[in-house]
Amino acid sequence: MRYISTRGAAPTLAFDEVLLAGLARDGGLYVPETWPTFSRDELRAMRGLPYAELAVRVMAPFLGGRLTELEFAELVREAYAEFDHAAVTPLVQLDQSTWVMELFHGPTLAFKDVALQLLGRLFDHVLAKKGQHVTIVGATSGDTGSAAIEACRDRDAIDIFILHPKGRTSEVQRRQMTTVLSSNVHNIALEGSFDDCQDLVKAMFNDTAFRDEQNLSAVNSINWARIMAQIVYYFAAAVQLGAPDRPVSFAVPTGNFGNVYAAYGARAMGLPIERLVVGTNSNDILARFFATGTMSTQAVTPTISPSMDIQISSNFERLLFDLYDRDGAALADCMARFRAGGSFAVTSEQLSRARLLFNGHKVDEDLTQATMTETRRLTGGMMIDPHTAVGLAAARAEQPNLDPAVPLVTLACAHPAKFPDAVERATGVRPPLPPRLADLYEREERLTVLPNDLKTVQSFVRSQVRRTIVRQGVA
Ligand SMILES: Cc1ncc(COP(=O)(O)O)c(C=O)c1O
Ligand SMILES: N[C@@H](CCOP(=O)(O)O)C(=O)O
Repeated sequence: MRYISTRGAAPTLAFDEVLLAGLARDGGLYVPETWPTFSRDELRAMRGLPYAELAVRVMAPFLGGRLTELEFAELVREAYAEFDHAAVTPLVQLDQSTWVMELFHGPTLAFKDVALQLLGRLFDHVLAKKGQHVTIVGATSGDTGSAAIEACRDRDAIDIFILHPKGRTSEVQRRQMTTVLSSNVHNIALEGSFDDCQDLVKAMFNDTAFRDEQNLSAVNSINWARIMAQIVYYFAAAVQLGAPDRPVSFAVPTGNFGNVYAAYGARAMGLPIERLVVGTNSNDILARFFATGTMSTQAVTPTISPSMDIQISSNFERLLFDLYDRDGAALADCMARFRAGGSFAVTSEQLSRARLLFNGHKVDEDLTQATMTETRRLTGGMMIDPHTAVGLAAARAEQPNLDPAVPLVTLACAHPAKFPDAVERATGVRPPLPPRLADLYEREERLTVLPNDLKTVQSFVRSQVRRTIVRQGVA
């Protein structure tokens, strides 16, 4: 198994190389050269497997022999032992054709743990073998940051810098990041939006001298290994609901397009996925794209689902690569136009192909709130977070177009306790933090506020990395 860049001008890489590389050197994202596939019998044989065993089976073809299956199985076993539910990503049925898949049973209460608990261990394993140190730079709108910090804290071979948009995450999300005082963890509150954070991360990768000097790595879903690990739970849900003998559809609250792209990957691997419903909040660039074929940025609006306050969905490039029939040069040209003018359009043929599988729905603030209220009422007490509410409302909007015999699974991407104010406003109940985070509000915080300026952020990284300079403590 080799990996190629969506822009066609970077070296092809093996799994361990792609894990450490993050963004490709031509600015593109890595994808598998070909998708491994499972036969119907192989899919049937996945039914009833414990999550960790299923995960090894689904991910093994992506390793290309760069880790032994035994080594990998041990890392996977350890990663999912950190989850507080035996099923890891359990399904809850809401009505005859609607399910919710709970992805928030990991240490930081969001779906990011599913991939990042494994990634932290993979980094450690591969870096120890190579005798290397990496500097991870990551952007977060709230959830990736804490999951990545939790997965990478106190690891000798890693320094991790997480940029979050100052004042635009929930307080719980911020504290989950900034109260980790490990010497290899560096929190930056950027004066800007999530898109600014993501732009700076990409700019650091695209500055080749800096990238090489720091040996940069990524924890965002630009890193292929994130997508690989997220593919697994689509298999877990689908085989449990009868795949391959019954198709399944998914509704995914979407921002950076990593989660729903993982579903697209699962389908490419043979899973019978009928429809992918993309739920967006008021930052509806993706819903507008699936309606019109034009991707066009607008100013970011802060919402009660802040993790999805995103305009530039980095993983969309991976889908576009296929819509451009894997023509890296044509895609690079499209991306350059997007960067320069803030918009691009696909052809009607490309849009029709995308719409065979995807549809998008915008869910505004009132509907998000009403969905949290209604879900609690209809289920007799179930609390959902605002992002899950966006997914569920989008699922409801799509349902009239769908066969009711096909299960529709909405991804519950975060625990309601991460967004207590929004949940309390909608339901009248303040969801308590689980015991492991019960003293979060009493813990000391450490972060550095920086302006949205590449050179300033780069100097900060240089000054803090433990292997080059004695750490000086940040106030
Ligand atoms: C709780 C939550 N829901 C949904 C999303 C959107 O997922 P993606 O960025 O993979 O589209 C995010 C952020 O990624 C998130 O943190
Ligand atoms: N919503 C995300 C944004 C980053 O997404 P990623 O999947 O590319 O890491 C967050 O919570 O940070």
